Amino acid sequence: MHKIAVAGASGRMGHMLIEAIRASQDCQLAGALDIASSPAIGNDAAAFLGHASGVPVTADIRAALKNARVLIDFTRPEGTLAHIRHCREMGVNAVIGTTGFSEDQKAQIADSARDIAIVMAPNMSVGVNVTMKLLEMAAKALSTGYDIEIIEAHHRHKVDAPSGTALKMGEVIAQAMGRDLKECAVYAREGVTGERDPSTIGFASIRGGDIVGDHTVLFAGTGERIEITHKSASRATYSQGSLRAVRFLADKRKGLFDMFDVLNLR
Ligand SMILES: NC(=O)C1=CN([C@@H]2O[C@H](COP(=O)(O)OP(=O)(O)OC[C@H]3O[C@@H](n4cnc5c(N)ncnc54)[C@H](OP(=O)(O)O)[C@@H]3O)[C@@H](O)[C@H]2O)C=CC1
Ligand SMILES: O=C(O)C1=N[C@H](C(=O)O)C[C@H](O)C1
Repeated sequence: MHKIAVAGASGRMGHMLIEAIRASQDCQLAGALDIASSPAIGNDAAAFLGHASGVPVTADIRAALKNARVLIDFTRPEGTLAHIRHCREMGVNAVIGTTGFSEDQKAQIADSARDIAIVMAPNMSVGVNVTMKLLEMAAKALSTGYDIEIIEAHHRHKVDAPSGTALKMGEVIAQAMGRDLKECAVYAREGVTGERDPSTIGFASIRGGDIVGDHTVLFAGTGERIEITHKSASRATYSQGSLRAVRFLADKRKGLFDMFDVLNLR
C-alpha cells in the first residue's frame, strides 16, 4: 500500500487527489497538510466527500509526514520548498505538481533530490506529456520558416503566468531547435513592437471562468499553419498522473525525475 500525505489538502488539486486516493486499490491517505489559516484545519480530510478518512487536516508538516512514504504537493513555490526540506530530513519521497518556481527554487529542489526521490512536473496528465513529444518532433521538422507562439488558457483563480506547462513546452521546443528559451522567449507585446524576430518563441496567457487548462502551440509558416492543442476537461488526469508518479517512486531512494521518466517517454 502506498502511504501518501497530501499538501494543499483543501485546494482544487488537494481535493482531486484525496478523492483519487480513496478510489484507488493500492493507495492510502496517511496525512493531510494545509496552511494554518485554512478553514479546513482540524476537519477530516475527506469530509468534503461526505466520508471519514480518519486523517485530520493539519498545519503541522511533521505530523502530516509521520506515517507517509511520499508527499504529493500542489501548493505554492514557497510552501513546496518548506515541505521538501522536511521531506528530506524525514526521508519521505515527493511528487511536486506546483508551478511558478524561480531558477533558484528549482535548484533547491534538485539539491534535495540528492537525499530523497522526487518526481516534479508542471503537468501530470498523460495527454500533455505525449503532446510534449509531438512538439519535439514538430519543432525539429519545422525549425526554419515557422514562427512559434504558445497560447495557454486557465481559470480565473490561477496565480502564475505563463503556465508551467506552457513554459515546459517552450523549453522542449527550444531544445529541439538548439535555442535557449531564456534568450528567445517573448512574454508580452504592447505598442510599437517592430516586426517579429523569427528566432523568438512567443507566449500568450488567457485567464477566465473555470477553464481547467488549454495549451496550443502554433507553428505559423507562409501559406500554412499548424496548431497542436491539448485541452483538459477535468483535473482527474492530473491526480491520476500523480498516483502513477507515486507508484514509480516506490522503489526509488533518491534522484530527480519527471513525467517523461514515469511514462517512459524519454
Ligand atoms: N502539475 C500539474 O499537473 C498541475 C499543477 N497545478 C499547480 O498546482 C498548484 C496548486 O493548484 P490548485 O490546486 O489549483 O490551487 P489552490 O489554490 O486551489 O490550492 C493550493 C493549496 O495550497 C495552499 N497554500 C497556499 N499557499 C500556500 C503556502 N504558502 N504554503 C502551503 N500551502 C499553501 C492553499 O491553501 P488556501 O486555499 O487556504 O490558500 C490550498 O490548499 C499551482 O501551482 C498549479 O499551477 C495545478 C494543476 C495541475
Ligand atoms: O493552475 C492550474 O490549474 C494548472 N496549472 C498547471 C500549469 O501551470 O501548467 C497545469 C495545468 O495546466 C493546470
